Amino acid sequence: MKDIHTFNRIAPEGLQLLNNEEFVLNEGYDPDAIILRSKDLHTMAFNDSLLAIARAGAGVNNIPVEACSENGIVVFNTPGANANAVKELVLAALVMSARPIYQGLRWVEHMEGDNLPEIVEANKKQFAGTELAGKRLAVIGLGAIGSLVANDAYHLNMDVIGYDPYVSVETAWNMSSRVKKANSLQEVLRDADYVTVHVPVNNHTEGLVNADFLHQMKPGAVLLNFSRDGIIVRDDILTALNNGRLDKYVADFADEAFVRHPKALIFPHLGASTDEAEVNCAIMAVKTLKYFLETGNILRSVNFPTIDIPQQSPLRITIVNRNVPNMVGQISAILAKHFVNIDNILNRSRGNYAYTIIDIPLLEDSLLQEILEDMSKIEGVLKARVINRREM
Ligand SMILES: NC(=O)c1ccc[n+]([C@@H]2O[C@H](COP(=O)([O-])OP(=O)(O)OC[C@H]3O[C@@H](n4cnc5c(N)ncnc54)[C@H](O)[C@@H]3O)[C@@H](O)[C@H]2O)c1
Ligand SMILES: O=C(O)CC[C@@H](O)C(=O)O
Repeated sequence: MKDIHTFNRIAPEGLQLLNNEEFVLNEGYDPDAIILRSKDLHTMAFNDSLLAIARAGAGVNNIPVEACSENGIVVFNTPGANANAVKELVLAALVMSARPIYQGLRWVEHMEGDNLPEIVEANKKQFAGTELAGKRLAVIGLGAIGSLVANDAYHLNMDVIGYDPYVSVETAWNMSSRVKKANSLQEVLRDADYVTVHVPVNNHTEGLVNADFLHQMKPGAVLLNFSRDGIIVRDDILTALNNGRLDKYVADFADEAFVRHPKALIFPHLGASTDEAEVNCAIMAVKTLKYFLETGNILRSVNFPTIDIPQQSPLRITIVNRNVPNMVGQISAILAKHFVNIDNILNRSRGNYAYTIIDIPLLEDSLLQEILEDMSKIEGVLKARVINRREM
Protein backbone atom coordinates (compact mmCIF):
# COMPACT_ATOMS: atom_id res chain seq x y z
CA MET A 1 0.00 0.00 0.00
CA LYS A 2 1.24 3.46 -0.84
CA ASP A 3 0.11 6.39 1.31
CA ILE A 4 -0.59 9.58 -0.64
CA HIS A 5 -0.99 12.90 1.18
CA THR A 6 -2.97 15.67 -0.46
CA PHE A 7 -2.89 19.42 0.20
CA ASN A 8 -5.42 21.91 -1.16
CA ARG A 9 -8.48 20.85 -3.11
CA ILE A 10 -7.49 18.20 -5.61
CA ALA A 11 -10.35 17.38 -7.99
CA PRO A 12 -11.97 14.00 -7.20
CA GLU A 13 -11.84 13.07 -10.91
CA GLY A 14 -8.07 12.71 -10.39
CA LEU A 15 -8.04 11.18 -6.92
CA GLN A 16 -10.49 8.46 -7.91
CA LEU A 17 -7.82 7.04 -10.24
CA LEU A 18 -5.95 5.87 -7.13
CA ASN A 19 -7.47 2.43 -6.52
CA ASN A 20 -8.04 1.17 -2.98
CA GLU A 21 -5.97 -1.99 -3.46
CA GLU A 22 -2.76 -0.06 -4.00
CA PHE A 23 -3.26 3.38 -2.46
CA VAL A 24 -4.58 5.05 0.70
CA LEU A 25 -5.20 8.76 1.01
CA ASN A 26 -4.07 10.88 3.98
CA GLU A 27 -3.74 8.02 6.46
CA GLY A 28 -0.32 8.01 8.11
CA TYR A 29 2.29 10.61 8.97
CA ASP A 30 4.93 9.24 6.59
CA PRO A 31 3.53 9.52 3.06
CA ASP A 32 5.07 7.80 0.05
CA ALA A 33 3.97 10.71 -2.10
CA ILE A 34 2.33 14.13 -1.95
CA ILE A 35 -0.12 15.77 -4.36
CA LEU A 36 -0.67 19.50 -3.88
CA ARG A 37 -1.54 22.78 -5.49
CA SER A 38 -0.29 25.99 -3.86
CA LYS A 39 0.52 24.79 -0.31
CA ASP A 40 4.00 26.02 0.61
CA LEU A 41 6.30 23.08 1.42
CA HIS A 42 9.45 25.13 2.07
CA THR A 43 9.36 24.61 5.83
CA MET A 44 8.16 21.01 5.75
CA ALA A 45 10.47 18.24 6.99
CA PHE A 46 10.43 15.32 4.54
CA ASN A 47 10.13 11.77 5.86
CA ASP A 48 12.66 9.20 4.55
CA SER A 49 9.99 7.18 2.77
CA LEU A 50 8.78 10.12 0.66
CA LEU A 51 9.42 9.20 -2.98
CA ALA A 52 7.67 11.91 -4.97
CA ILE A 53 5.74 15.18 -4.97
CA ALA A 54 3.27 16.01 -7.73
CA ARG A 55 2.20 19.62 -8.25
CA ALA A 56 -1.26 19.81 -9.80
CA GLY A 57 -0.26 22.98 -11.63
CA ALA A 58 2.60 24.53 -13.58
CA GLY A 59 4.69 26.54 -11.08
CA VAL A 60 6.81 24.64 -8.55
CA ASN A 61 8.11 27.58 -6.52
CA ASN A 62 6.07 26.39 -3.49
CA ILE A 63 8.23 23.24 -3.42
CA PRO A 64 11.90 23.23 -2.32
CA VAL A 65 12.97 21.45 -5.51
CA GLU A 66 16.72 21.48 -4.79
CA ALA A 67 16.20 20.01 -1.30
CA CYS A 68 13.93 17.36 -2.85
CA SER A 69 16.65 16.42 -5.36
CA GLU A 70 19.19 16.13 -2.51
CA ASN A 71 16.80 13.74 -0.75
CA GLY A 72 16.10 11.72 -3.90
CA ILE A 73 12.50 12.95 -4.09
CA VAL A 74 11.18 13.24 -7.64
CA VAL A 75 9.09 16.38 -8.25
CA PHE A 76 6.47 16.45 -11.02
CA ASN A 77 4.20 19.15 -12.43
CA THR A 78 1.37 19.19 -14.99
CA PRO A 79 2.65 21.16 -17.98
CA GLY A 80 -0.08 22.89 -19.96
CA ALA A 81 -2.96 21.36 -17.96
CA ASN A 82 -4.29 24.75 -16.82
CA ALA A 83 -2.92 26.90 -19.64
CA ASN A 84 -6.28 27.52 -21.32
CA ALA A 85 -7.84 28.70 -18.04
CA VAL A 86 -5.02 31.19 -17.48
CA LYS A 87 -5.16 32.35 -21.09
CA GLU A 88 -8.88 33.12 -20.82
CA LEU A 89 -8.33 35.15 -17.65
CA VAL A 90 -5.47 37.06 -19.26
CA LEU A 91 -7.70 37.91 -22.22
CA ALA A 92 -10.37 39.10 -19.75
CA ALA A 93 -7.71 41.13 -17.94
CA LEU A 94 -6.61 42.73 -21.22
CA VAL A 95 -10.19 43.77 -21.98
CA MET A 96 -10.65 44.99 -18.39
CA SER A 97 -7.52 47.11 -18.64
CA ALA A 98 -8.65 48.68 -21.91
CA ARG A 99 -12.18 49.45 -20.71
CA PRO A 100 -13.27 50.36 -17.15
CA ILE A 101 -15.82 47.54 -17.05
CA TYR A 102 -15.33 46.77 -13.37
CA GLN A 103 -15.76 50.41 -12.35
CA GLY A 104 -18.88 50.69 -14.51
CA LEU A 105 -20.42 47.57 -12.96
CA ARG A 106 -19.75 48.85 -9.44
CA TRP A 107 -21.25 52.24 -10.27
CA VAL A 108 -24.47 50.85 -11.75
CA GLU A 109 -24.90 48.47 -8.79
CA HIS A 110 -25.55 51.42 -6.47
CA MET A 111 -28.14 53.09 -8.66
CA GLU A 112 -31.88 52.88 -8.15
CA GLY A 113 -35.08 54.60 -9.28
CA ASP A 114 -37.37 54.75 -12.30
CA ASN A 115 -35.16 57.21 -14.17
CA LEU A 116 -32.16 54.86 -14.09
CA PRO A 117 -31.85 54.58 -17.91
CA GLU A 118 -31.60 58.37 -18.25
CA ILE A 119 -29.01 58.68 -15.48
CA VAL A 120 -26.97 55.91 -17.04
CA GLU A 121 -27.03 57.47 -20.50
CA ALA A 122 -26.10 60.88 -19.10
CA ASN A 123 -23.13 59.58 -17.11
CA LYS A 124 -21.75 56.57 -18.93
CA LYS A 125 -19.06 58.61 -20.69
CA GLN A 126 -16.91 58.35 -17.57
CA PHE A 127 -16.58 54.62 -18.30
CA ALA A 128 -15.53 54.88 -21.93
CA GLY A 129 -12.39 52.95 -22.80
CA THR A 130 -10.18 52.04 -25.71
CA GLU A 131 -9.96 49.01 -28.01
CA LEU A 132 -7.33 46.30 -28.08
CA ALA A 133 -7.38 45.97 -31.86
CA GLY A 134 -4.34 47.64 -33.37
CA LYS A 135 -2.49 47.92 -30.05
CA ARG A 136 0.81 46.13 -29.54
CA LEU A 137 0.98 43.27 -27.03
CA ALA A 138 4.35 41.98 -25.83
CA VAL A 139 4.32 38.41 -24.51
CA ILE A 140 7.34 37.43 -22.43
CA GLY A 141 7.63 33.65 -22.04
CA LEU A 142 6.10 31.67 -24.91
CA GLY A 143 5.39 28.42 -23.10
CA ALA A 144 2.02 26.74 -22.62
CA ILE A 145 0.25 29.94 -21.49
CA GLY A 146 2.22 32.63 -23.33
CA SER A 147 1.84 30.93 -26.71
CA LEU A 148 -1.96 30.62 -26.28
CA VAL A 149 -2.23 34.27 -25.23
CA ALA A 150 -0.10 35.37 -28.19
CA ASN A 151 -2.13 33.37 -30.72
CA ASP A 152 -5.51 34.55 -29.41
CA ALA A 153 -4.42 38.17 -29.05
CA TYR A 154 -3.46 38.05 -32.70
CA HIS A 155 -7.04 36.96 -33.48
CA LEU A 156 -8.26 40.00 -31.51
CA ASN A 157 -6.35 41.98 -34.15
CA MET A 158 -3.61 42.97 -31.76
CA ASP A 159 -0.09 43.42 -33.06
CA VAL A 160 1.66 40.67 -31.09
CA ILE A 161 5.38 40.33 -30.39
CA GLY A 162 6.88 37.56 -28.25
CA TYR A 163 10.15 36.99 -26.44
CA ASP A 164 11.45 33.66 -25.14
CA PRO A 165 15.12 32.77 -25.56
CA TYR A 166 14.45 29.13 -24.54
CA VAL A 167 11.27 28.48 -26.50
CA SER A 168 10.56 24.76 -26.98
CA VAL A 169 10.24 23.19 -30.42
CA GLU A 170 6.66 22.13 -29.58
CA THR A 171 5.67 25.70 -28.74
CA ALA A 172 7.41 27.08 -31.79
CA TRP A 173 5.29 24.75 -33.95
CA ASN A 174 2.08 25.87 -32.21
CA MET A 175 2.75 29.57 -32.52
CA SER A 176 1.11 31.57 -35.26
CA SER A 177 3.67 32.79 -37.77
CA ARG A 178 1.94 36.18 -37.42
CA VAL A 179 3.38 36.58 -33.91
CA LYS A 180 6.57 38.58 -34.28
CA LYS A 181 9.68 37.23 -32.55
CA ALA A 182 11.87 39.62 -30.54
CA ASN A 183 15.53 38.86 -29.87
CA SER A 184 15.84 40.82 -26.66
CA LEU A 185 13.83 42.21 -23.77
CA GLN A 186 14.60 45.67 -25.02
CA GLU A 187 13.10 44.86 -28.43
CA VAL A 188 9.93 43.24 -27.05
CA LEU A 189 9.27 46.04 -24.54
CA ARG A 190 10.11 49.05 -26.67
CA ASP A 191 6.83 49.73 -28.49
CA ALA A 192 4.32 47.61 -26.54
CA ASP A 193 1.08 49.11 -25.23
CA TYR A 194 0.50 45.97 -23.13
CA VAL A 195 3.13 43.66 -21.66
CA THR A 196 2.17 40.27 -20.27
CA VAL A 197 4.72 38.02 -18.55
CA HIS A 198 4.43 34.20 -18.53
CA VAL A 199 7.72 32.89 -17.18
CA PRO A 200 8.30 30.62 -14.17
CA VAL A 201 9.80 32.29 -11.11
CA ASN A 202 13.31 30.95 -10.56
CA ASN A 203 16.83 32.25 -9.85
CA HIS A 204 16.97 33.83 -13.32
CA THR A 205 13.53 35.46 -13.37
CA GLU A 206 13.14 36.60 -9.75
CA GLY A 207 12.79 40.39 -9.86
CA LEU A 208 12.81 40.36 -13.69
CA VAL A 209 10.30 43.23 -13.73
CA ASN A 210 12.46 45.88 -12.05
CA ALA A 211 13.16 49.57 -12.62
CA ASP A 212 15.34 48.80 -15.63
CA PHE A 213 12.62 46.64 -17.23
CA LEU A 214 9.97 49.30 -16.55
CA HIS A 215 12.23 51.98 -17.97
CA GLN A 216 12.46 50.04 -21.25
CA MET A 217 8.65 50.00 -21.53
CA LYS A 218 6.77 52.60 -23.52
CA PRO A 219 5.52 55.33 -21.13
CA GLY A 220 1.85 54.79 -20.25
CA ALA A 221 1.82 51.05 -21.05
CA VAL A 222 -0.05 48.38 -19.07
CA LEU A 223 1.71 45.48 -17.32
CA LEU A 224 0.01 42.14 -16.68
CA ASN A 225 1.48 39.57 -14.30
CA PHE A 226 -0.23 36.19 -14.18
CA SER A 227 3.09 34.40 -13.50
CA ARG A 228 4.06 34.94 -9.87
CA ASP A 229 4.59 37.89 -7.53
CA GLY A 230 8.28 36.88 -7.26
CA ILE A 231 9.01 38.09 -10.79
CA ILE A 232 8.35 41.72 -9.91
CA VAL A 233 10.12 44.28 -7.72
CA ARG A 234 7.12 45.69 -5.91
CA ASP A 235 8.60 49.09 -5.05
CA ASP A 236 9.74 49.66 -8.63
CA ILE A 237 6.21 48.99 -9.91
CA LEU A 238 4.72 51.30 -7.27
CA THR A 239 7.11 54.05 -8.31
CA ALA A 240 6.24 53.55 -11.99
CA LEU A 241 2.50 53.63 -11.23
CA ASN A 242 2.81 56.69 -9.06
CA ASN A 243 4.92 58.70 -11.49
CA GLY A 244 2.71 57.75 -14.47
CA ARG A 245 5.30 55.74 -16.39
CA LEU A 246 3.05 52.68 -15.97
CA ASP A 247 -0.64 53.22 -16.66
CA LYS A 248 -1.88 50.04 -14.92
CA TYR A 249 -0.63 46.96 -13.11
CA VAL A 250 -2.89 43.92 -13.49
CA ALA A 251 -1.92 40.86 -11.47
CA ASP A 252 -3.22 37.54 -10.17
CA PHE A 253 -1.43 37.90 -6.82
CA ALA A 254 -2.79 39.79 -3.84
CA ASP A 255 -0.32 42.19 -2.29
CA GLU A 256 -1.25 44.79 0.33
CA ALA A 257 0.68 47.41 -1.65
CA PHE A 258 -1.56 47.00 -4.69
CA VAL A 259 -5.01 45.80 -3.64
CA ARG A 260 -6.44 49.30 -3.13
CA HIS A 261 -4.12 51.13 -5.52
CA PRO A 262 -6.27 53.11 -8.01
CA LYS A 263 -4.09 52.01 -10.93
CA ALA A 264 -3.91 48.33 -9.99
CA LEU A 265 -6.36 45.56 -10.80
CA ILE A 266 -5.71 42.59 -8.54
CA PHE A 267 -7.24 39.13 -8.98
CA PRO A 268 -7.20 36.61 -6.10
CA HIS A 269 -4.99 33.98 -7.84
CA LEU A 270 -7.81 32.78 -10.10
CA GLY A 271 -5.75 31.86 -13.18
CA ALA A 272 -6.17 28.10 -12.80
CA SER A 273 -9.51 28.19 -11.00
CA THR A 274 -11.87 26.67 -13.54
CA ASP A 275 -13.59 23.30 -13.25
CA GLU A 276 -11.82 22.13 -16.38
CA ALA A 277 -8.31 23.16 -15.33
CA GLU A 278 -8.72 21.69 -11.84
CA VAL A 279 -9.82 18.36 -13.32
CA ASN A 280 -7.07 18.38 -15.99
CA CYS A 281 -4.37 19.14 -13.42
CA ALA A 282 -5.61 16.55 -10.92
CA ILE A 283 -5.85 13.82 -13.56
CA MET A 284 -2.41 14.56 -15.00
CA ALA A 285 -0.79 14.80 -11.54
CA VAL A 286 -2.35 11.54 -10.36
CA LYS A 287 -1.55 9.63 -13.57
CA THR A 288 2.06 10.82 -13.55
CA LEU A 289 2.52 9.95 -9.88
CA LYS A 290 0.79 6.57 -10.15
CA TYR A 291 2.91 5.64 -13.17
CA PHE A 292 6.09 6.51 -11.25
CA LEU A 293 5.07 4.61 -8.12
CA GLU A 294 4.00 1.53 -10.11
CA THR A 295 6.75 1.37 -12.72
CA GLY A 296 9.59 3.65 -11.60
CA ASN A 297 9.35 5.44 -14.94
CA ILE A 298 9.62 9.24 -14.85
CA LEU A 299 7.57 11.58 -17.02
CA ARG A 300 7.05 15.34 -16.52
CA SER A 301 9.57 15.75 -13.72
CA VAL A 302 11.11 19.13 -13.00
CA ASN A 303 14.22 17.73 -11.27
CA PHE A 304 14.96 14.28 -12.74
CA PRO A 305 15.37 13.05 -16.33
CA THR A 306 12.58 11.56 -18.37
CA ILE A 307 12.98 7.78 -18.40
CA ASP A 308 10.39 5.35 -19.66
CA ILE A 309 11.19 1.69 -20.33
CA PRO A 310 8.83 -1.28 -20.09
CA GLN A 311 9.55 -3.69 -17.24
CA GLN A 312 10.13 -7.11 -18.72
CA SER A 313 11.63 -8.82 -15.66
CA PRO A 314 9.93 -9.70 -12.38
CA LEU A 315 12.00 -7.26 -10.35
CA ARG A 316 13.03 -3.67 -10.98
CA ILE A 317 15.45 -1.71 -8.83
CA THR A 318 15.33 2.07 -9.19
CA ILE A 319 18.09 4.26 -7.86
CA VAL A 320 18.19 8.01 -7.46
CA ASN A 321 21.81 9.08 -7.41
CA ARG A 322 24.19 11.95 -7.85
CA ASN A 323 25.52 12.40 -11.37
CA VAL A 324 29.12 11.36 -10.57
CA PRO A 325 31.51 8.94 -12.31
CA ASN A 326 31.40 5.15 -11.75
CA MET A 327 27.90 5.05 -10.29
CA VAL A 328 26.66 2.42 -12.79
CA GLY A 329 29.92 0.49 -12.28
CA GLN A 330 29.45 0.33 -8.51
CA ILE A 331 25.77 -0.64 -8.82
CA SER A 332 26.56 -3.41 -11.36
CA ALA A 333 29.44 -4.68 -9.20
CA ILE A 334 27.04 -5.32 -6.30
CA LEU A 335 24.79 -7.40 -8.54
CA ALA A 336 27.81 -9.24 -9.99
CA LYS A 337 29.05 -10.01 -6.46
CA HIS A 338 25.75 -11.81 -5.80
CA PHE A 339 25.76 -13.54 -9.26
CA VAL A 340 22.59 -11.67 -10.29
CA ASN A 341 22.10 -11.29 -14.02
CA ILE A 342 21.07 -7.83 -15.31
CA ASP A 343 18.24 -8.09 -17.86
CA ASN A 344 18.14 -4.38 -18.60
CA ILE A 345 19.86 -1.30 -17.22
CA LEU A 346 19.40 2.36 -18.07
CA ASN A 347 20.99 5.40 -16.47
CA ARG A 348 19.96 8.94 -17.35
CA SER A 349 21.24 12.17 -15.90
CA ARG A 350 19.96 15.71 -15.53
CA GLY A 351 22.32 18.31 -14.11
CA ASN A 352 23.76 17.13 -10.81
CA TYR A 353 21.42 14.15 -10.47
CA ALA A 354 20.75 10.88 -12.24
CA TYR A 355 18.33 7.99 -12.17
CA THR A 356 19.08 4.34 -12.81
CA ILE A 357 16.67 1.52 -13.61
CA ILE A 358 17.84 -2.10 -13.42
CA ASP A 359 15.57 -5.02 -14.31
CA ILE A 360 16.58 -8.38 -12.82
CA PRO A 361 15.15 -11.89 -12.41
CA LEU A 362 13.24 -13.01 -9.32
CA LEU A 363 15.38 -13.30 -6.16
CA GLU A 364 14.90 -14.45 -2.57
CA ASP A 365 13.58 -11.57 -0.46
CA SER A 366 16.56 -11.71 1.90
CA LEU A 367 19.07 -11.47 -0.97
CA LEU A 368 17.12 -8.62 -2.55
CA GLN A 369 17.13 -6.78 0.76
CA GLU A 370 20.89 -7.26 1.11
CA ILE A 371 21.49 -5.95 -2.42
CA LEU A 372 19.30 -2.91 -1.77
CA GLU A 373 21.14 -2.15 1.46
CA ASP A 374 24.52 -2.45 -0.28
CA MET A 375 23.36 -0.11 -3.03
CA SER A 376 22.02 2.42 -0.54
CA LYS A 377 25.49 2.55 1.06
CA ILE A 378 27.18 3.70 -2.17
CA GLU A 379 28.39 7.28 -1.75
CA GLY A 380 26.05 9.42 -3.87
CA VAL A 381 23.04 7.08 -3.85
CA LEU A 382 20.12 9.15 -2.53
CA LYS A 383 17.28 6.63 -2.69
CA ALA A 384 16.83 3.03 -3.84
CA ARG A 385 13.69 0.94 -4.06
CA VAL A 386 12.39 -2.28 -5.56
CA ILE A 387 9.31 -2.69 -7.74
CA ASN A 388 8.01 -6.23 -7.74
CA ARG A 389 5.97 -6.74 -10.87
CA ARG A 390 4.06 -9.64 -9.33
CA GLU A 391 2.52 -7.25 -6.76
CA MET A 392 1.40 -4.75 -9.34
N1 LIG B 1 -2.00 32.57 -12.18
C1 LIG B 1 -2.08 31.27 -12.13
O1 LIG B 1 -2.97 30.71 -11.51
C2 LIG B 1 -1.07 30.46 -12.87
C3 LIG B 1 -1.46 29.26 -13.47
C4 LIG B 1 -0.52 28.54 -14.19
C5 LIG B 1 0.79 29.01 -14.29
N2 LIG B 1 1.13 30.17 -13.66
C6 LIG B 1 2.50 30.68 -13.74
O2 LIG B 1 2.83 30.86 -15.11
C7 LIG B 1 4.12 30.31 -15.35
C8 LIG B 1 4.20 29.86 -16.79
O3 LIG B 1 3.30 28.77 -16.98
P1 LIG B 1 3.36 27.90 -18.33
O4 LIG B 1 2.39 26.80 -18.13
O5 LIG B 1 3.25 28.77 -19.52
O6 LIG B 1 4.83 27.33 -18.23
P2 LIG B 1 5.80 26.86 -19.39
O7 LIG B 1 6.92 26.16 -18.73
O8 LIG B 1 5.02 26.13 -20.43
O9 LIG B 1 6.31 28.22 -20.05
C9 LIG B 1 7.25 29.07 -19.46
C10 LIG B 1 8.05 29.70 -20.60
O10 LIG B 1 8.86 30.73 -20.05
C11 LIG B 1 10.06 30.74 -20.81
N3 LIG B 1 11.08 31.47 -20.07
C12 LIG B 1 11.79 31.07 -18.99
N4 LIG B 1 12.61 32.05 -18.59
C13 LIG B 1 12.42 33.10 -19.44
C14 LIG B 1 12.97 34.40 -19.54
N5 LIG B 1 13.90 34.84 -18.68
N6 LIG B 1 12.54 35.20 -20.54
C15 LIG B 1 11.60 34.78 -21.42
N7 LIG B 1 11.06 33.54 -21.39
C16 LIG B 1 11.45 32.72 -20.39
C17 LIG B 1 10.38 29.26 -21.02
O11 LIG B 1 11.27 29.05 -22.10
C18 LIG B 1 8.99 28.71 -21.30
O12 LIG B 1 8.73 28.68 -22.70
C19 LIG B 1 4.24 29.17 -14.33
O13 LIG B 1 5.57 28.86 -14.03
C20 LIG B 1 3.50 29.72 -13.13
O14 LIG B 1 4.39 30.43 -12.31
C21 LIG B 1 0.23 30.90 -12.97
O1 LIG C 1 -3.77 25.59 -8.13
C1 LIG C 1 -4.00 26.76 -8.35
O2 LIG C 1 -5.08 27.29 -8.10
C2 LIG C 1 -2.93 27.65 -8.98
C3 LIG C 1 -1.99 26.93 -9.91
C4 LIG C 1 -1.01 27.86 -10.60
O3 LIG C 1 -0.47 28.77 -9.72
C5 LIG C 1 0.06 27.10 -11.32
O4 LIG C 1 1.23 27.40 -11.16
O5 LIG C 1 -0.31 26.22 -12.12
